[in-house]
Amino acid sequence: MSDAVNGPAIEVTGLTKRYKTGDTVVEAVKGIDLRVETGQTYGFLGPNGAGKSTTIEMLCTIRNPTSGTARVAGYDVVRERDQVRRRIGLVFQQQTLDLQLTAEQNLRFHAELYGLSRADADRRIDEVLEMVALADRRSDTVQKFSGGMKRRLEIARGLVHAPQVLFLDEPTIGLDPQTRAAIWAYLHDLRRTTEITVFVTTHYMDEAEHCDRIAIMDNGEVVVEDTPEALKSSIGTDRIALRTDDDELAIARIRERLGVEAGVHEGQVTLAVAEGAQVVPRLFTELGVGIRSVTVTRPSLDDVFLTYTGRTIRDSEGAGPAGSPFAGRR
Ligand SMILES: Nc1ncnc2c1ncn2[C@@H]1O[C@H](COP(=O)(O)OP(=O)(O)OP(=O)(O)O)[C@@H](O)[C@H]1O
Repeated sequence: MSDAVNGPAIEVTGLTKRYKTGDTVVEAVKGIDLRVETGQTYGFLGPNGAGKSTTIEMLCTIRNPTSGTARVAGYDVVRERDQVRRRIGLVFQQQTLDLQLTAEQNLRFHAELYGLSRADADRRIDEVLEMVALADRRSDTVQKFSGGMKRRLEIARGLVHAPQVLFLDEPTIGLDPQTRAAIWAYLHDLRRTTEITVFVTTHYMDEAEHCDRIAIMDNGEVVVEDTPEALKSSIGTDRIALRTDDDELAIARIRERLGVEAGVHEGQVTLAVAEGAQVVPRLFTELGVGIRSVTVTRPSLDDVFLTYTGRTIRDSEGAGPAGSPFAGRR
């Protein structure tokens, strides 16, 4: 699709989903607002049952919202469902490749579903196989592929019809660290070479670091949304640890000159400050004490997740949406 998105790639206002089971009503998504700019890689995190899958399914037109609106690639997910579907790519957790077919046949089948001409399909299949480094395996049946290769092929398939927005639900779950790194390298290439917007859920905090912005969802609400750096800064302080020639004097000077209380912890003078990188030069010029080493530790995204949800992300491993895309669940 060559028509560019004017405005945000994803715009969500007051999006709500209530499930009714007998007399019980579960409000899985409670009136959330989101805005994802074109070209961004956007991380969507949250513990099990937070409402991530339900949200992503509404954005992909697989489920209808109870209320609120969502526009994807400029189109309304309810009123202009087909327009949205043509412009999005989906890579969900479940393996949906046909194992009996070759890599190329899997892609060609998908290209036909999306109505690509033979020539466009040929060109796109070459491009996406190249992108995920499977060009030399195009004629092998998928059942011979490793888990990582299958996942790469799923991503390639999600890209065959040149979507404007790619939805990835836990794209690297269960893969080894090397393959995870390789998949993120492909996603970075994609970001560098195209205008594609990537909306990704992940349980891996190191992967969330790759995102331009992150939303953390808990209990049906978006509890915080910002860049990874800003989120880390928002929860507090850096920790500086020093090895010095005179700890007592160093602590006294830190109190005097920086107005900060320091202490000795595990053999090092430690102090907490808002911006460690800005304080380190002052330690060298103002302490008048020999400094043998300095380390600055920033809060991690794990700390961010814990702060905003009260859980570690590892406590919240879990399954995502079941079935094939567009299976018509409402
Ligand atoms: N089809 C359904 N019928 C009834 N309740 C549902 C349905 N699907 C999800 N829920 C409930 O809605 C809430 C949000 O579920 P959802 O699957 O969207 O969360 P999630 O953040 O994707 O979790 P996970 O990480 O486990 O996939 C949960 O309380 C869940 O039990």
